[in-house]
Amino acid sequence: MSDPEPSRGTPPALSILDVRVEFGGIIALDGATVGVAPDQVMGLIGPNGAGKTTLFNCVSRLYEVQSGSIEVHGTDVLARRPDQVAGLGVARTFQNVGVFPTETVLDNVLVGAYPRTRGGMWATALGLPSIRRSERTERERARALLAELELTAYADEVAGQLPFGSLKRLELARALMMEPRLLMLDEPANGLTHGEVLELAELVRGLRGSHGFAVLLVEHNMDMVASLCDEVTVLELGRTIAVGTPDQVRSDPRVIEAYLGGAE
Ligand SMILES: Nc1ncnc2c1ncn2[C@@H]1O[C@H](COP(=O)(O)OP(=O)(O)OP(=O)(O)O)[C@@H](O)[C@H]1O
Repeated sequence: MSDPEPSRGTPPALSILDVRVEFGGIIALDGATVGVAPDQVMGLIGPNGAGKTTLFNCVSRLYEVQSGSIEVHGTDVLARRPDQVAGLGVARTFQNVGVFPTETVLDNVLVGAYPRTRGGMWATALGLPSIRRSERTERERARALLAELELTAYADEVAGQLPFGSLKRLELARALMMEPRLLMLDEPANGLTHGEVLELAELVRGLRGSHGFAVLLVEHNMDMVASLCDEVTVLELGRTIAVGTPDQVRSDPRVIEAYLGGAE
């Protein structure tokens, strides 16, 4: 089991402790606890409505947390604004693919560089040399990522033309432009064929090796979870009910009861 305590040695990539979130009368998270060690791939599973996406939105600071704590690499996320979270090295993809369909694939990847660029709108508008230089560098990085994700052939095509599996890789490329130390993936296997799921799992594993980030993966697809995750945290009704390897949680009676509704 991973250690969510930030006090010993290298702090975890992500430490979510006892988080509670309420929307009106609905309790979405009720003491959720998740720890992701540096370089670890942690799965986050649970039945529909368990609170997985809500947890992502808390880390991104899109939702307010009523109580509990969230730290990324030892830094208190809840003390930051949403626009400061990327600066902590956090990148995410969304459940529904969110690309700009009429922009080119390359430009879609470059959007991921935005939180990193300095100088602001005026420096960009004035075309200062430092900005031109940094734009050139970002373009080179974007092209390198497209090559790594086997999207070079599509670089100058509009993103809306891409096959679905390629769109998923485009989202990944854009997230990697942010040079994340923690990558949060929200149901990346959704809509992919079995073969594409295994390919994507292998791709993410390879990228983790070459770029060195931790992953928090929300996923219903158990092939993806089993082939990618070092460990899995299980949520039920906003609470953490189990943590362990994919095999351990799969055979945990509480998980079977909650997640599979006792069907297995
Ligand atoms: N913005 C919101 N306003 C009100 N209720 C919300 C909001 N977001 C989530 N909820 C509620 O919080 C609970 C947790 O939802 P959440 O989407 O986080 O679950 P999930 O585990 O991601 O589900 P799924 O697997 O279906 O995506 C649900 O009861 C949901 O209806």
